[in-house]
Amino acid sequence: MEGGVDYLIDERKKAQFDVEAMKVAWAGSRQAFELSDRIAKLVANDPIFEKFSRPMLGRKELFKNSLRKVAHAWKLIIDLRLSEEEAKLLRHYIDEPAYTDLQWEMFIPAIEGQGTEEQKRKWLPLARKMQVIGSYAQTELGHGSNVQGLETTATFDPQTDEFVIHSPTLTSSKWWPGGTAKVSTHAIVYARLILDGQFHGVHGFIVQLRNLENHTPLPGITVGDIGMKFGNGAYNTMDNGVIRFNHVHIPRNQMLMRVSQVTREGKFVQSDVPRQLLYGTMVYVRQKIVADASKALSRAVCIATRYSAVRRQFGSRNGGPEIQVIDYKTQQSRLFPLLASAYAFRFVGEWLKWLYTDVKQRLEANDFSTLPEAHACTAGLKSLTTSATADGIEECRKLCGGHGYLVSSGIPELFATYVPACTFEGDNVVMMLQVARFLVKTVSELGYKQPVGTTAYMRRVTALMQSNCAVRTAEEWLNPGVVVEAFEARSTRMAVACGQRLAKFENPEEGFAELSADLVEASLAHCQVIVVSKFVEKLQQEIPGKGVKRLLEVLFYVYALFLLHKHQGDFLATGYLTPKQASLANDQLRILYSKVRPNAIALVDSFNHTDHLLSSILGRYDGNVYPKLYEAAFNDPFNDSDIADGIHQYVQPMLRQELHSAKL
Ligand SMILES: CCCCCCCCCCCCC/C=C/C(=O)SCCNC(=O)CCNC(=O)[C@H](O)C(C)(C)COP(=O)(O)OP(=O)(O)OC[C@H]1O[C@@H](n2cnc3c(N)ncnc32)[C@H](O)[C@@H]1OP(=O)(O)O
Ligand SMILES: Cc1cc2nc3c(=O)[nH]c(=O)nc-3n(C[C@H](O)[C@H](O)[C@H](O)COP(=O)(O)OP(=O)(O)OC[C@H]3O[C@@H](n4cnc5c(N)ncnc54)[C@H](O)[C@@H]3O)c2cc1C
Repeated sequence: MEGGVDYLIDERKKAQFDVEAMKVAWAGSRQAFELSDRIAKLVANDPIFEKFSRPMLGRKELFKNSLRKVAHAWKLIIDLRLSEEEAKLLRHYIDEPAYTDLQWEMFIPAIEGQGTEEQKRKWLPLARKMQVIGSYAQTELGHGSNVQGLETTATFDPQTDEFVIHSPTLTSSKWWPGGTAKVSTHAIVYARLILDGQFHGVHGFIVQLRNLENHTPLPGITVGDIGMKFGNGAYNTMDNGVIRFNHVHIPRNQMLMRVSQVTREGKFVQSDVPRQLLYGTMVYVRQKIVADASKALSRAVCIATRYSAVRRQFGSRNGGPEIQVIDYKTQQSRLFPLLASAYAFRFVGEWLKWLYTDVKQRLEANDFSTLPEAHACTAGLKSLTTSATADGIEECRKLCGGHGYLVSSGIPELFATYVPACTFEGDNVVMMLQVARFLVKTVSELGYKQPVGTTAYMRRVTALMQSNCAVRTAEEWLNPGVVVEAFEARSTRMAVACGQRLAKFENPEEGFAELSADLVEASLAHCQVIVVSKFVEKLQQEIPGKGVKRLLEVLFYVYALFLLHKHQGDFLATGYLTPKQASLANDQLRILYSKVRPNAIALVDSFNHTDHLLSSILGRYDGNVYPKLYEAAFNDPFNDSDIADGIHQYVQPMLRQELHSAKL
């Protein structure tokens, strides 16, 4: 048998649930499914959006091709009158980082969240029609995580009623802003506000970078690209930039003034809006990143699962076929938790989107009460989901053996494009330390203040600290209440233990720094409570379709019991579980894997990924792997000729022992 076509047909027949209904459950609703299915096919059928050759292109070609795709997409948006939601899906399915990500996900949201009504009236229509193209210039060569440490200055000049934007040091050069090196005409520049020699915190300013007629940088602005990034193709379609400002003047009304204002006289006015709203764009994007994690992880899992069903190694009996590698328990124990994680992240992403929408509405009505919770959730879940997704993509590469390392597997580029999500929009450790601050505060207030939102479970602190798990058989682990309580008890105990140890330090900041590694672990435990609980909440909803809910329940237990197994040190050390109970959870996990096995292909089909999106020979829907791998090898431009450039010059002289006279 040459390819794997027959294997996947047989696999699809094994499904014990309604795949079409699962597609709807994954998408969130029938309408969402139909919408994304339509846009996915629109992109897949358009040759301009071809991306298989991307890793082979040089940087300049890659970038120009990316500009062409964006222009074509914009034309489609106008010609087909696509809605904003459809346009976002279009960008997702084109699957190429580009300056438009910054325009729509950072520049516009920054103005929406931090601009005054007047500023929104002026800038938003221009940006939404792409008459100005904006980026988000916060990070500098010397500081990224420490926003208060930024060095760029915005000094008010009362004579001219302008701010003077200046980069006083090399390390104050803006460094990283996407879309900036070659494209954006404007940027939101974060800078230290200086009024009459006094520092008034870091604020955002709309700064024009380029002449709108001929695209040249404006006087006083030095701008360029920061250089090639990790991997071929991948994030190199984006022009991440460096900018240096030499006393650039901008009108006073280009400081984003919802949070604080500077008057004509140069007086600083702090409104009732908390200063943290200046960080609001990051909260928005972190929420988007969480929603995006399931998309990236599900792609890698889809590739690895299909290929694992096609690939056979060892165990042939009487000349029959060898074993499909997906039938090895080791393969299942690495792959199925990732499959379950994709579903878990999908549902927590959906919930976080709801939370963010709620917070946004409150903020618009000047209700800031839920902002700390939203910040802790977005920061923590951004960290948890991106770390797990990046690790998961790499695990999927290994699950595909040698072929996973080929660019044509689709995994290397996916990994290279995805992995910076662990760093941008807040380094994952720095983000977990923000959750830790929130947890420490929650725990220290437990005696007199009822925790709310995602920490509400800590109201039962006494019970969670004192009672122990009652599980006696592997079967008893199949109870959502039992599972969630185990996670809540472990998280509460870790947070309280950190609190008690912190209390021994005279200086709380010193204590926080000393215990920061433990605090990060406690924060992860808390974030896992959120993911596990939101999965359970999803299961409590009506989920139509034969067998769909049952399969999702199986995936829930796989996700939760896998985490319990992985972190059993915590569960045992906090004393909530006995070694016997942890071992029973592991026994149950093996049983669950055998329940996933016949449904594995149907579960990844339910993601509804097109072959275009996957861009993977190993993950092809038809499973026709080997002939296509062979064909792709000989389609590689490197195989255009049997004699590669340089052979006659450098190899032949060696073979002929003539290297001494060769021209090297
Ligand atoms: C492949 C994935 C695709 C994704 C899909 C779509 C998305 C499109 C993506 C677009 C492309 C993205 C490209 C990337 C862009 C960027 O990276 S932009 C730059 C991002 N930079 C950062 O994230 C910097 C990280 N640093 C910070 O956020 C902060 O500086 C800090 C670490 C939080 C510390 O700030 P500091 O001012 O020092 O504050 P503290 O003193 O620690 O805290 C003060 C109080 O403020 C609270 N707080 C902090 N942040 C927020 C917030 N965002 N919202 C609300 N509240 C906040 C903090 O908890 C403190 O509270 P109290 O303890 O109560 O005082
Ligand atoms: C692909 C990509 C695109 C980007 N796009 C943009 C953009 O459009 N606009 C923009 O403004 N920025 C952008 N950035 C920058 C990005 O936001 C920062 O790189 C990020 O916030 C991390 O900051 P840093 O580089 O200063 O890391 P650092 O903070 O220097 O991190 C280095 C190490 O120090 C550790 N560390 C730092 N602080 C602490 C602490 N307090 N406690 C413990 N450990 C700590 C970190 O965990 C990490 O291990 C982009 C970055 C990338 C990679």
